[in-house]
Amino acid sequence: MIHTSSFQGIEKTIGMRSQKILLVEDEKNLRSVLAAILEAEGFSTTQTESAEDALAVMAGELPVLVLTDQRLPGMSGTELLARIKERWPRIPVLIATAYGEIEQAVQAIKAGAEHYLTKPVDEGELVAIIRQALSCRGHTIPPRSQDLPRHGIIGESLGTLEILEMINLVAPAPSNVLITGESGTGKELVARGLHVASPRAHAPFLAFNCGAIPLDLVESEIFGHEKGAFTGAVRSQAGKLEMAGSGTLFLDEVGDMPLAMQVKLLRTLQEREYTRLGGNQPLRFAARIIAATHVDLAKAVEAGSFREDLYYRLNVIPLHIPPLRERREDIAPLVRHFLRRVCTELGRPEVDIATAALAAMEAYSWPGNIRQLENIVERLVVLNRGGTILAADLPNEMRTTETERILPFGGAYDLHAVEREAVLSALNKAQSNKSQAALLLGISRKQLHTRMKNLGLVVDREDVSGGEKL
Ligand SMILES: Nc1ncnc2c1ncn2[C@@H]1O[C@H](COP(=O)(O)OP(=O)(O)OP(=O)(O)O)[C@@H](O)[C@H]1O
Repeated sequence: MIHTSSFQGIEKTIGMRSQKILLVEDEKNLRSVLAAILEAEGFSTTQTESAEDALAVMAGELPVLVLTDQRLPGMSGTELLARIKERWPRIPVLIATAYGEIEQAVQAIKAGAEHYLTKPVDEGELVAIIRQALSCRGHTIPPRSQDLPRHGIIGESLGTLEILEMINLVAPAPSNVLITGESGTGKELVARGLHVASPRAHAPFLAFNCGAIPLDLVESEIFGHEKGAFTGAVRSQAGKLEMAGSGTLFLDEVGDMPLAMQVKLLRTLQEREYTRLGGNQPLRFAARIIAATHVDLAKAVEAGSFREDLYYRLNVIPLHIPPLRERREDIAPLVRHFLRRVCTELGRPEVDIATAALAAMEAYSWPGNIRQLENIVERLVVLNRGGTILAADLPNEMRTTETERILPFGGAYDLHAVEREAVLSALNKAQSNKSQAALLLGISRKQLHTRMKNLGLVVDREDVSGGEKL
């Protein structure tokens, strides 16, 4: 069976659909996942379940690249490779083999495959290999999502690029948006991006945090109040809904809004009309409502603490921001961005970061997400003296073995390899002088020795207090 597909949203954004990749994979789910990844990158795909179908497709229309599974129901991936290379030697072929089938991968490379991928296929790796294979052959690569306006949103992960694409797609519409994500993931930043990219950009963006505020105050802040509405209301005051005009009202922590206020907000959204606290004059409003929450609103609905009807009113367009630990590729660019920003703000010369320190940050779980990362980078810069942040400068929790345990991506991110590389590079720079290498890594000489032993870099017994050279 032959399937073709395209990702409508992305297509609209990127407006380019010329580079066709042929996917040969008999597992339906995996095929869809691979297709989605490639389409998010701006390619289009033709998918077949067997090598025989793939050859039939190629007889009609040639793809720019073929990605095939090794194990297929009839003809194998390597056989398909041979047939393709016979007839179309210039078309790059990538073969995906199961973990542990390295022998077959080697054979495939010998038979002319551009590259092999081991399953489970790592997204970043897949995209990088494909882009590389195509650019080597002089193909124009589809523009990447980074070309979209960034609105101050740093990051290269698929999760971040998808958010940028969503902002681009959703901004022009008047629809309500519900942004979900853990605390510190950038919900407000995304809301501001939606505002700036919208035709409302010339009007105000007003943010209001609904968390832990008593009913009267929430009501007065959002709807405004008339003079004498409550003790201390000495004059009439417009609310945020009015002040936002034709701009955007961002309701943060909407899950914490008191139930009585939820009823009023629902009515307001339905009727596009409200009254100030203590007033009876109906007022219309034009602002777009973007709400955000770190709690699972669907669960709050089940638990009875959030109104279901309001949930659906707000959640016209859901936009979920994944936690930082699920988009680790963003950590390095974010660290570098905040390093530059903090140094500029403090008027200090640029501060660098050692590979081992960055690796530890990339492996850490970041429960406080980007806000936590931002604060830590600031602290590291303020306390830094040598011009380079070393692993030893990091907070303890980032240097524990805990970070190794939580490593994601089924081994796609290999801390062991990163650490080994960092240790070897330091030893190289220090010309095998362990005291100096330890200094470069920001750890003690004894710690270096232990690490080297764990990494299999030391075979013989060694006196850690003695001889300097390896
Ligand atoms: N992708 C990003 N690139 C650059 N800065 C970011 C990014 N995401 C978040 N930030 C920064 O991290 C900090 C926290 O972001 P923000 O306040 O938008 O998070 P939030 O999800 O709204 O947090 P909360 O749920 O606690 O209100 C801000 O200083 C913001 O500018």
